[in-house]
Amino acid sequence: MKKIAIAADHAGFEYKEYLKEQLKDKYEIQDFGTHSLDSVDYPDFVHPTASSVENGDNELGILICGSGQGVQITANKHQQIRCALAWMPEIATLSRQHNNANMVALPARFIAKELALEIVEKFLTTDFEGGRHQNRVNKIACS
Ligand SMILES: O=C(CO)[C@H](O)[C@H](O)[C@H](O)COP(=O)(O)O
Repeated sequence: MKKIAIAADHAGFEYKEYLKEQLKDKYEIQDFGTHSLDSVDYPDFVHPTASSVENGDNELGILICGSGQGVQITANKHQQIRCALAWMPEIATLSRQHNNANMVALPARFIAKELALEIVEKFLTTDFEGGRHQNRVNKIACS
């Protein structure tokens, strides 16, 4: 079973719980919090989640906040993370095919839960195409 990581702040908490319920039979899911609607700071949850993808404990990761921006910006501070902000399934598909994204960020305050699930399903089931895209992905990292 593919191992995936998930985390959210208070704005994404309910979406996280919904996605976990929908995905639990197909994936082994490690939940990094938050665990309630109480206001929290998203970096406290994103850094450990991104680290778990970076170190190989989890293959892919899902992050959720109000706009998706805060969690995406934070995750992309990690050298080995390519986190894509996705608001429609086609963006998630392209982020895997062309960018080999290993995390996806969702804007809970701007999309319905059902659409979030569609986006995540595309993200988790689409493969990287490699080829010309591999050359470009190789050039993303800076030291
Ligand atoms: O970090 C964000 C925006 O970049 C997220 O959308 C947060 O969920 C949002 O900022 C939380 O806002 P709140 O007013 O503290 O609920």
